[in-house]
Amino acid sequence: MAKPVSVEVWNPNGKYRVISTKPMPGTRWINLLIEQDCRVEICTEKKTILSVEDIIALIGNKCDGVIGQLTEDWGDTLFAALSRAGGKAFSNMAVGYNNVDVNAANKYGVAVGNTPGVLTETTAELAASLSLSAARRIVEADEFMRAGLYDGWLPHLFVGNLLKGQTVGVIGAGRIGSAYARMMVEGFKMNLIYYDLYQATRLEKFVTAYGEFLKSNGEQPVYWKRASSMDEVLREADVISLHPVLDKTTYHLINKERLATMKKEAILVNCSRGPVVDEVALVEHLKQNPMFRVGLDVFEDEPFMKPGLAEMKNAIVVPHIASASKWTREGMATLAALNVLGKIKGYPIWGDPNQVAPFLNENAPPPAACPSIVNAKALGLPVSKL
Ligand SMILES: NC(=O)c1ccc[n+]([C@@H]2O[C@H](COP(=O)([O-])OP(=O)(O)OC[C@H]3O[C@@H](n4cnc5c(N)ncnc54)[C@H](O)[C@@H]3O)[C@@H](O)[C@H]2O)c1
Ligand SMILES: O=C(O)[C@H](O)CO
Repeated sequence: MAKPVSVEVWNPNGKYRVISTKPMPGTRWINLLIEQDCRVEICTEKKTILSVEDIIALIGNKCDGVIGQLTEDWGDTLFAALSRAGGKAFSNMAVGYNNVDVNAANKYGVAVGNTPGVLTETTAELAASLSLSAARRIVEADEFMRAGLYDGWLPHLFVGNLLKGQTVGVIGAGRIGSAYARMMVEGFKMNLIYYDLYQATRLEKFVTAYGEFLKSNGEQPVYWKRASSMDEVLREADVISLHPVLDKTTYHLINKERLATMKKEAILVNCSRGPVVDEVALVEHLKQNPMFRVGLDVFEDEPFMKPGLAEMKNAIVVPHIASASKWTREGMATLAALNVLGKIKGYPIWGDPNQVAPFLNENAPPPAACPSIVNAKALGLPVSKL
């Protein structure tokens, strides 16, 4: 028998039982569920990552929907348990859903939600922060200062890279990759080279217009190029940021061979998913190339780092915080709750998961729709006409 899991209960007499596997920021998401007759149970277990058994115990015999986290393994076992309990809705509190077996969810008729859009700028800002911190060696310099080693200005002290006029490379120019590209191009007057399976037309138009603006101002314009291969980006860019989804095609996209094709003084940033980079190969590359720098928000075996990474002065490492701004995290909680609520209430699916602003307006009730259900088509769910 699974061990009981501690929960905090809101609106005990609510008709629909909705579980959140973690406390989430803000209260709007709780209020929205309560207003629609949900009993909300929030898991308060101290352990950070819940096991499949913990979640089965949470689901119990009657559960209408679950809001879960990217650290959980949502496969056949959990979707079967949810389905047995009468549940038809699950939402990750994340845009990435590589922890979810969508085919298994389809098999049990469970809708799978995610939280796009609300975290685009926040995540891009962290990628930009890591790019700057790596270029200007901010973490190393901070450690040096705190260690009491600063004894006066020197011409060679912590010399880094100037971004202006260099080339930023983006792999995966979707929502976040494009937002990051715009920040780096506009903020630092960098040229852009990108690789994606699809053309990023709006991004191209933005860089063209900005280049024309700079030219009309008598300044050096900026340029863009859509690369025909990822290797072209790796060879040509000075700063490369990874923003693809994690799937079979992007696992170990950056490996030993590809690292070797990058410039010796390049900067690599990863705010997508850890396994996009072969971390063992990366540690070796950092050892062999002290001028090569990385900024990492995500790791191959989270929460662990591969041996040697923590000792590398040319690596900046932060604990998967790219979407961690208050507004974004509260918004993610709201979108995840509304995905689950919408499915329970039989609402249609919002027409454009990139335009989620109406769900985030605290001064108006949210639309009667599920903001983003990734398997809507497979389940034949209707799309909102709103
Ligand atoms: N570190 C964090 O906290 C954090 C926060 C948000 C998102 N993420 C990650 O970022 C990912 C991207 O989020 P998004 O909202 O920009 O998604 P998105 O779907 O808008 O963008 C992903 C892009 O990757 C491209 N792509 C897919 N396969 C590719 C390949 N083999 N080569 C090159 N490009 C490929 C797609 O065409 C798409 O344009 C998420 O799936 C998630 O894993 C991480
Ligand atoms: O995919 C996501 O949304 C992140 O990794 C957490 O914000």
